[in-house]
Amino acid sequence: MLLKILKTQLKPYGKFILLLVLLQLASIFLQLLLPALNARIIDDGIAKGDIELIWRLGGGMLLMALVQADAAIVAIYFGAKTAMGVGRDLRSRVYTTVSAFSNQQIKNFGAPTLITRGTNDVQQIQMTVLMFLNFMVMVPLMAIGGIVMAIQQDIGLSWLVWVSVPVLLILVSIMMTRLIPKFTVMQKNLDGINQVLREQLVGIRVVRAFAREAHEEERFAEANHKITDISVSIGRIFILLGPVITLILHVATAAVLYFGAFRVDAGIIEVGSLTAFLQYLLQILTAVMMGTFMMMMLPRALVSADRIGELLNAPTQVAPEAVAALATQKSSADDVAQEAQAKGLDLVCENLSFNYPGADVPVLENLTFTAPAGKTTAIIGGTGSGKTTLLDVLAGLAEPSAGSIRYGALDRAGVNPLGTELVERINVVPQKPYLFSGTIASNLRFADPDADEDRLWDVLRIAQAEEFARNRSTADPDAIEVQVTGAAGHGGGEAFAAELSAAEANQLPQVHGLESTIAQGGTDVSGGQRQRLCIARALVKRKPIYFFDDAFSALDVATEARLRAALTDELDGATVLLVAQRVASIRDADQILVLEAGKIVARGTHDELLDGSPTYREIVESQGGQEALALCETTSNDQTPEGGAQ
Ligand SMILES: Nc1ncnc2c1ncn2[C@@H]1O[C@H](COP(=O)(O)OP(=O)(O)OP(=O)(O)O)[C@@H](O)[C@H]1O
Repeated sequence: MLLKILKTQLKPYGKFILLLVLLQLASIFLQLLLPALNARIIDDGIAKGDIELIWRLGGGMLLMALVQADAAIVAIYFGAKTAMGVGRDLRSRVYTTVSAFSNQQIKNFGAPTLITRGTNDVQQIQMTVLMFLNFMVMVPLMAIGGIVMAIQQDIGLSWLVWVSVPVLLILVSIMMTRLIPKFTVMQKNLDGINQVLREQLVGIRVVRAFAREAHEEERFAEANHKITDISVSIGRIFILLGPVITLILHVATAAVLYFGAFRVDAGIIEVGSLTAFLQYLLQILTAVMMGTFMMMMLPRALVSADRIGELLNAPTQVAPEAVAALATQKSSADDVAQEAQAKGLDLVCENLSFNYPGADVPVLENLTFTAPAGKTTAIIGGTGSGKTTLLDVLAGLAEPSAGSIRYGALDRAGVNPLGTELVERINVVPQKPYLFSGTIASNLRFADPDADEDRLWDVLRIAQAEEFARNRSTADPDAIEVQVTGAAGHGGGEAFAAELSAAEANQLPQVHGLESTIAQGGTDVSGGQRQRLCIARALVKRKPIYFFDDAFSALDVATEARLRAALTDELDGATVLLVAQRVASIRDADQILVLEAGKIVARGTHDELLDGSPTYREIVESQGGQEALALCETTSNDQTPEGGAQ
């Protein structure tokens, strides 16, 4: 897999690699000549008192050393540029591939491993490429060239090369075979600790609420120990390497001097040749050592390449490269595209079923209904009855197992879920409201980057979030960045906000209203405010169909009533699907579908269902009965617009 990935990723850097190889060839050629010239200085210059030869050869050596160093530096520059480029390209390839995954695939892999693979695993490959580019030419040429040059100096000592090199190579092989499985475990443990940390940080409030800190610390300690243990066992193998190599180098040096001394004594070789032989042997062993380091990177890169390959080869619903294009292209067929501009569209489901992968029992079974344009269709049912799943399937976030869905003239069967056809038609307010780090305006413009300020205030007014937005002030992110980094702000100050205390942040210049900031996930606003901002976001761009998945659950009765009244005007003519737990939220719907274990067990208006559906009556009773509903109505009518909770 590593080779396959590298073949693709290195292609654009062919020119750099060619230059790098040429420079390394020049550098190694010069490096191999230096000991031979040194030998001549000793044997022909010093031994024979030829000062002129010493100056000439010495000057030549100095020049060659300078050229060799320059060539080596420029080669390293090209190597680094290529390796960093490969890392950048591979990261973005992983990103585009993951963007083309279905929701289910993302859930199956899991966020922690997707993050590790897109960062740490890519980093391993990047480092390996860097190492290989720097040493792939140098190691074999230096080793082979060194052997040839050493034999030229004295063939009688060459047995020392044949002994020391295989000893090093055998050691490398033993270490490699031990390291590969350990690196696989290491990357898995990295996923594991990421998962534990992520879960604990996201669920920190729950952990504290249930005083489970000790238990979570234990879980973290266990994951931490696992990664420490495997790192230590990898370290143990690595730690052997240094002393073993040093020992071999020193023993080889001692052996060359010992056996060489006899040969000099016997007049077989001269002192200069012995010195050159020693230098070549050290060059050979250095090359083998560099090769060892290079090979050490390989096991981890192989494991990382397999993990990245698993992502890159996963079947996606659409070619990853086409995702960005799909997300911007408009519906092609004119009549269908025009229809997306309609005020409302009949949403027709026939015999719709859905199974989660691996589950035997269908979560939705044989659902047939029409949500007509201009009407509100409500869906009510116990927890786990399939309401969210139904909206996910209708919104194109999950593939139906059977049945058909039509949005006006558009048939779901011919639609790419990552394309714009459904996005152009459907606005969704999800059950779990999510905001991005940025400002109120940037979050609202997520729906439509061209929306003007008047439109943003309009939707905030409808979503009952105007007062909250007008009164909101936060520290200017540019000023935060200057305060924390000391450098001019570039608009990324939200990232540094956590480093300031509340008092420090209050002292800084403030931004207000639409420009006030929002933290990642919307964690610095209340649940109800977050929900209202998400509703406002869904309203920014008018579309024919609206899904509200339990979208009013965090609002008090009076605010919800005002919001629904404002929505009635705004969504006039649109198709509305409303999932709710509270009967009070759906009582006025034109049609209510009662869902039980994935099946529609009753349908009709509130009054019809009260008469005809025991399940619906049971739900009403469980929420306090008709009296409670009447009380809700009175409360919401009595509240003045200023009375809503912020
Ligand atoms: N990703 C998933 N994989 C497998 N099963 C799932 C998945 N998500 C939900 N389910 C199961 O599907 C069923 C329906 O879940 P769904 O979230 O649609 O119910 P719901 O009616 O919206 O519930 P609630 O009112 O609590 O939000 C449940 O039994 C749930 O356990």
